[in-house]
Amino acid sequence: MDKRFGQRLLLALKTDPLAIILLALVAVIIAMSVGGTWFSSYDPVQVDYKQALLPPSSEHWLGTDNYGRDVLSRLMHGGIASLGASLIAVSLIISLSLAIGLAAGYFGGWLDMALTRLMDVLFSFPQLVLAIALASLMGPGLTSLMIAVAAVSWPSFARIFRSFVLSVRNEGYVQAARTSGIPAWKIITTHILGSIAGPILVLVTLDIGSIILSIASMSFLGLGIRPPQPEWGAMLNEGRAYIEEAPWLFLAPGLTIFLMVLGTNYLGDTLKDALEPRAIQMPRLFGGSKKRKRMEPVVVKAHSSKTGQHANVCSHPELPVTAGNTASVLSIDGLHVAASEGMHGQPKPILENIYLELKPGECLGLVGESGSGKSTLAHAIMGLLRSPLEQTAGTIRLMGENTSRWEWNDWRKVRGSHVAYITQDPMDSLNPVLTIGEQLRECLIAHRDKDGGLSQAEAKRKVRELLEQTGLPEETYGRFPHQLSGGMRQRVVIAMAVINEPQIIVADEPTTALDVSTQARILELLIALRNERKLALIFITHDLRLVTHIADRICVMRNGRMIEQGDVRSVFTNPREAYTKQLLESIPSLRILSQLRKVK
Ligand SMILES: Nc1ncnc2c1ncn2[C@@H]1O[C@H](COP(=O)(O)OP(=O)(O)OP(=O)(O)O)[C@@H](O)[C@H]1O
Repeated sequence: MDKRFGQRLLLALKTDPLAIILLALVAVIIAMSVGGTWFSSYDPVQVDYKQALLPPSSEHWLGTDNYGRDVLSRLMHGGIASLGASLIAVSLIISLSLAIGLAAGYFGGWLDMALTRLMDVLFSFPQLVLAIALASLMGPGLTSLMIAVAAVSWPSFARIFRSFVLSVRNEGYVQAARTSGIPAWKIITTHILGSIAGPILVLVTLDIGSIILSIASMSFLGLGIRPPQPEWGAMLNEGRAYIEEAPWLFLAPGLTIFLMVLGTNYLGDTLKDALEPRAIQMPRLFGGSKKRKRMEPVVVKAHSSKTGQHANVCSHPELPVTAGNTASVLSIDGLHVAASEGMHGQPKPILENIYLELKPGECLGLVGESGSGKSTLAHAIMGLLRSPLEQTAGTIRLMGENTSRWEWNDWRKVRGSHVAYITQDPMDSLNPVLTIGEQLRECLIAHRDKDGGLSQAEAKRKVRELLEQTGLPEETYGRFPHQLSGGMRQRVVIAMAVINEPQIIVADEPTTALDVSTQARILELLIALRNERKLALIFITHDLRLVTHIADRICVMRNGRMIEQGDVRSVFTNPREAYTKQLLESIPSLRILSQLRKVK
């Protein structure tokens, strides 16, 4: 969980009044249950037949039951039993399922197989029926009820925890810890548990409601606490006989259980939103979608000495001013991106005053040292900036359209069909459990509406053609990503990027992870596709030598600014900035010269 989780949770609560109301109700119910002995002036078990079945009044706010006991007082004391039992049951379930899920997921092999089979066996029984059978065997009472609920509920949690562990077990940092000789228990408790703590918290909050419900249901059946001690499920059972005569006996515990379950579920959902910042921007029950504020380019008034008139021009200090060119497929004017630092902190600038134009079929090489903002620029172009990063000024136009006001759905239609993104690590883009053919077909079909849709056979044919065009053997179609080499995976990702014939491709260091000969072949493929399909390409790289092979223009970035931009030959032969000179000097000069001879 990152530091901003608390802020996002506050933001999610602020924009969702229903979440605040439910949080307040849950807090009141918990406070009244915990402080029952202090708040209530009636003994919850003291029988007084003279007071039997009194309706709600100022003396007995929720009336009395058939033994003359105050219902509110019983509800508060019963809360301790219901919530306490649910909390203990949840703790038992989480401890057991976490231990089993972690062991099965991390160690794998026969241990995983044995534990998974055990879970499968338990899954084959209906949970509640099994819990009732277990509780009946152990005899009525809260302890047996908690054990029975925990014994049947752990497999579903363990299975989810196991899948969490599987998803992080092969991450680079876990592999690195393993190869450094760190003991398994430490890797599990720090690296693995640390990265899955957020989802676990959400899962617990989401499921505590169903545990409260299970405990109440079993108490309702008479398997829980012994009378006359109060408990919500048991109270519901007692009130059932008087449902017409004294409905408050049934309604009071029923509504309390309902509110607790609804409240914890809804809060679990809010927690999930806070952990996944993207979801906060989606419309919620009352919040509605937050319209982004319109962002205008940074412009200054320029004075023409010839005409004596003022004109609006871009305020970029170093680069030539680019007039709005309708032919450009991408045009960026005075883009600023900042990272918000806490609630009251000053935003930290990440990109400043970025100006860029890209024409159809043109290739722009974006170079710069690590941390200069290349990937952030790529994300801004793709509409993928996520909190805490935010576009604070300027405009980005794709095919002449200002993207500043686009919502998630607008982006969805454009990404993949008009502008595509190639990541450095192909596994970031490939689903490990789907075959290459399925994934390519999915991309193809995602952007075809029903009328103009492709038949399965057509889609298959098109995918096979593209695989051939990108130099991949036919059998790649039915293979899974792990069955391919790094270079083959990158070819698949390139095929995925071009499958819907986009106008622009943003390739973020697509060859960095590959060996030199594979790098060369991937570059050849990109060049061929670019020439054939008149693709505009933004090629991001650290490697200046690669740029000379593919780019028409080069743009040098440093500390979030574009410090130099021009055609490849002039930047390489006559760099203006000292930093560009330094970058060039770091390449063996003979190689540059030989490569420059090849530049068009
Ligand atoms: N989510 C974030 N929150 C705060 N700062 C961020 C975030 N993402 C990136 N930055 C900062 O933005 C700057 C630019 O990062 P970016 O990843 O764009 O650089 P880059 O040029 O692509 O680097 P590299 O070549 O190493 O991938 C860095 O200083 C980085 O710390």
